[in-house]
Amino acid sequence: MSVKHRIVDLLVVGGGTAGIVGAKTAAGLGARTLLVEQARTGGDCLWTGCVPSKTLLSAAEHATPVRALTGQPPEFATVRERIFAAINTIAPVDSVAALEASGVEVLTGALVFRAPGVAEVDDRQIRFRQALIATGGAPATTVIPGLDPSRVVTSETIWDLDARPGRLAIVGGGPIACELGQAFARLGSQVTMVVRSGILPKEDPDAADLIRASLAHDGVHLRENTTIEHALTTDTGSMLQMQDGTTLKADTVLMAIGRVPRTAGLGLERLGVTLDGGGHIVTDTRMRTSNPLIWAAGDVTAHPQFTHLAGVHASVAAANAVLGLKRQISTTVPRVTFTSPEVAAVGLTTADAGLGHRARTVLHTHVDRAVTEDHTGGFSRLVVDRHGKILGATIVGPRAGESLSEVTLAVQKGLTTSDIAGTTHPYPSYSDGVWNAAVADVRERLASPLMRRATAALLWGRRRWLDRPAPHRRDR
Ligand SMILES: Cc1cc2nc3c(=O)[nH]c(=O)nc-3n(C[C@H](O)[C@H](O)[C@H](O)COP(=O)(O)OP(=O)(O)OC[C@H]3O[C@@H](n4cnc5c(N)ncnc54)[C@H](O)[C@@H]3O)c2cc1C
Ligand SMILES: NC(=O)c1ccc[n+]([C@@H]2O[C@H](COP(=O)([O-])OP(=O)(O)OC[C@H]3O[C@@H](n4cnc5c(N)ncnc54)[C@H](O)[C@@H]3O)[C@@H](O)[C@H]2O)c1
Repeated sequence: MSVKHRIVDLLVVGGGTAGIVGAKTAAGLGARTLLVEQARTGGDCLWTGCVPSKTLLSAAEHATPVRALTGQPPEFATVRERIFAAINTIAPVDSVAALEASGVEVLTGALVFRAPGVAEVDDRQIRFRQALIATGGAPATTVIPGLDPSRVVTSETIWDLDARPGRLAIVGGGPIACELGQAFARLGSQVTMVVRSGILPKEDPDAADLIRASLAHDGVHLRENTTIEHALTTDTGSMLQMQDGTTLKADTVLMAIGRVPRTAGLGLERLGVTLDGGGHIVTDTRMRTSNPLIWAAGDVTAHPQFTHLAGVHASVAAANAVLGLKRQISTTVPRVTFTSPEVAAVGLTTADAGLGHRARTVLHTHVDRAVTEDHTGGFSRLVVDRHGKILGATIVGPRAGESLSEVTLAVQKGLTTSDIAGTTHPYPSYSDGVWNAAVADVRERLASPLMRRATAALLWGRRRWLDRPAPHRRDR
């Protein structure tokens, strides 16, 4: 095996989004790059995360009017076929062949670090100058006494179900629970979400309220601020006993209570790589770990767990590693929960906003596109400072994720509401919500006593100019 005798410039561990982007970046810069993946390249996003969940949501959305007409949900087998088709369409981009075509050498197996500069995959030794750890994470689980494990699924195993669950209990209220809960309810399952907190605890409370209402409209039962204490499993399903004294019957229980990083067993202690209390790899803003020759990106770090972030951070890490650059990651992180309506957010929410910051909100009852499509139950909200600098945004509505990119750029570049207000937006579009929120902010600033005095002075001067006797007047 050629790998055994060569020192690689960058050893990439993990073939998910972070690993693939990091490896392609390094190879593109001319570095000798080896990627080791223990299972299949593509990672969580392709096989069990973004791609299947967004396809399921789309299938569920199309099912809603059909169910209203026929009273019947679509065949679950047809939904599954659609999911597999989407995965198969996207898979070639993340394949071993695509990596090799980009100049990356790929090895299959579980890697363990043996010493600085030395790793092993099965009985093969690898020598490396630097490494990028991109081993991702796995669904967190909790043991519920009395619950038969064969009735429990996670975001990794739910895609193996060959029949739609009749009664689906979901433990959790984050993006996974909300997205999959809404989708399965629309596909005909009886869904109950059991949430220790309120749903979507990281989002603007008004956004969470809209999703709460939307889930209820789709028939999802919400049990918030409680959890399952124990269960009794029989042939006909599980009886779940809640902390609040109520009970719930379920055929299948989906655990969606967060994710744990895959750092155990990698041998990171031999490299002097520091982990936080949750087992995540700690990085600096250049994506360097406590060992300056070891880099990390993606869900294995303590950064928010998104595919776009995994890719961007891996690209920064790989470029810094192989070229010795000092590129920093951005702190501007957009996120979208793909429920119906979508919840899209970046930067500060109203809950994070400090003194002197204010929120500018346009309800979508005032956005003409939302009116024409009869989807007015959303809003666009900007969080701004006293000078109109945009610090964050939350948008709830159809295609909110698309409208968010403009505000993400504004936050990243320190733009103000005047910049957005002065940019022509096409009519009628959902991005009118953001535009109108910016215009409202500019108008209010123009209405401040200082600005009023300034405009009054200009107006006075203009009048005097225009009222000068005609022969001396030269209009401007
Ligand atoms: C249901 C669901 C929906 C999601 N939807 C979205 C979404 O819409 N948008 C979004 O931005 N994010 C979404 N995410 C999150 C997104 O999937 C992850 O943030 C992203 O995939 C993380 O990529 P990664 O490369 O860090 O890790 P992973 O994709 O987990 O890749 C890590 C890889 O490392 C391999 N590996 C681990 N240990 C070793 C070892 N010792 N040796 C060799 N290989 C190893 C694993 O086999 C795996 O292939 C979703 C997640 C879930 C679960
Ligand atoms: N659209 C997207 O970008 C998207 C979609 C899905 C997942 N993801 C990523 O995947 C990660 C994991 O998502 P997630 O939804 O599993 O986790 P999460 O950490 O976002 O939410 C966990 C939820 O589970 C609840 N919870 C925890 N323990 C509980 C218990 N014992 N009983 C009842 N409720 C409990 C919490 O109160 C919280 O509401 C997220 O951080 C997210 O970044 C992203």
